[in-house]
Amino acid sequence: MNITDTAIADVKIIHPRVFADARGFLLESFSLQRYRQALGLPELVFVQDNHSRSHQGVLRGLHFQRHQPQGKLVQCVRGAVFDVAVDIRPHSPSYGQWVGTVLSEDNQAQMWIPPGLAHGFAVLSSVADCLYKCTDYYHPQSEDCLIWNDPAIGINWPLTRPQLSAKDAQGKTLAALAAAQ
Ligand SMILES: Cc1cn([C@H]2C[C@H](O)[C@@H](COP(=O)(O)OP(=O)(O)O[C@H]3O[C@@H](C)C(=O)[C@@H](O)[C@H]3O)O2)c(=O)[nH]c1=O
Repeated sequence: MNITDTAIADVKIIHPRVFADARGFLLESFSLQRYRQALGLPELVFVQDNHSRSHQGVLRGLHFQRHQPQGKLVQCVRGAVFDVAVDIRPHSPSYGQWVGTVLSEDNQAQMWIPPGLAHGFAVLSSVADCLYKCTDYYHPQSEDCLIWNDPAIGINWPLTRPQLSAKDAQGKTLAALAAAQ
């Protein structure tokens, strides 16, 4: 497996080793010992796996939980998405920065997003199935949403008029989130 650094020091792009043969392929999408070592996180544990399906033009995010912050290992096993992490940790040197990458059934890449960041993705294909592992449980009471198009962050999304959930359309700017802390 191959791990690439990003502009946010602890956000990583992972390319699992793919074993292809005449039947198709096999890859290990997660292995506790190996991912702990590769990410330099000896305590890493995932307690919940999510699967979401979305249609072209959908944008989910940018989500985080104030309590029980979730680290996420995200992959797209059908179609393609533009996956984004935003550093909203107040004391981080990369506060306010974002990283984005295409995760797709073709590139088989994964993005590791540590706890405390906001996460979202936009769907590039007609349908996209995303699977992601979470280091903590869903905690809707403390869930919050950074608005996808906050000009102070300036994410270069590959779409201009996404389909959002009602909740995500009410997302807050980074400044509003900071003021609420
Ligand atoms: C996230 C989540 C949702 N749900 C339920 C609540 C709701 O009825 C339905 C849809 O929830 P949402 O609209 O919040 O789903 P969605 O907008 O896909 O939320 C997800 O977005 C991506 C970007 C993330 O990073 C995830 O952590 C999560 O926040 O599923 C769970 O039961 N467990 C979960 O872990």
